[in-house]
Amino acid sequence: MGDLETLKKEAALRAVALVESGMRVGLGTGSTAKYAIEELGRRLAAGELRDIVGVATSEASEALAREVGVPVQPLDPRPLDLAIDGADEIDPDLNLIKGLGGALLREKLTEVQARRLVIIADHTKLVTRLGEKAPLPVEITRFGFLSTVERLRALVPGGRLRQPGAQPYVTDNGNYIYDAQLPAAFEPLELERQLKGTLGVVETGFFLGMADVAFVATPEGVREIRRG
Ligand SMILES: O=C[C@H](O)[C@H](O)[C@H](O)COP(=O)(O)O
Repeated sequence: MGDLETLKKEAALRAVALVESGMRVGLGTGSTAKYAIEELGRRLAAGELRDIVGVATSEASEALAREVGVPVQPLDPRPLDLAIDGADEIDPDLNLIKGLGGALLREKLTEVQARRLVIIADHTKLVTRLGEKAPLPVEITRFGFLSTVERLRALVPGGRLRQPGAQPYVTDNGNYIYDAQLPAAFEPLELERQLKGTLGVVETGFFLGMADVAFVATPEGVREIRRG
């Protein structure tokens, strides 16, 4: 396992240690959340946990959860005790960019219902301002996407439709993603408001004021960052 993979797993184990029997747990998406789902499965199999219900934030996480023996139920209006997920960027106030793995809409729908959102990451995800390293993924409808991209370019000039091959990337919800390059200076809440008010935009990868704690693994150990 490469160094970063070891760190991601360390962060994931710290988060799963917070899970108690009987909890309803939001299952994140991505290469870090994968370790958390596997650890949940291991602890259930070992009898260290019981009666856990997972609510998955992507088809991939649902498939993994079933594979490792974590029971999964669809999202319903009941609160989740805890949600555990990775992030693409984490700023000093625990505001996040998420969605490079394309799961931002289901993640936000699920995690907004969590009593505690626990973020797990390696130290490369820490930034001093959002947009420093990663683009902001914006999920947009397929219908009229070229027009939506034009509107988004007028708002955030840098950016492009996510297109890994000949065809655009398609989310679990059948939508496309526009990856916006954020400017050096902007006000996240105001930009979120403008993006959400743009016709054709379904959701953005800004997770502002949602995370309660982050376990960030560094070569010197796991840092616990709490929202102030
Ligand atoms: O859509 C994907 C999610 O927001 C992930 O949580 C995020 O991309 C981080 O993924 P990873 O742990 O693979 O870096």
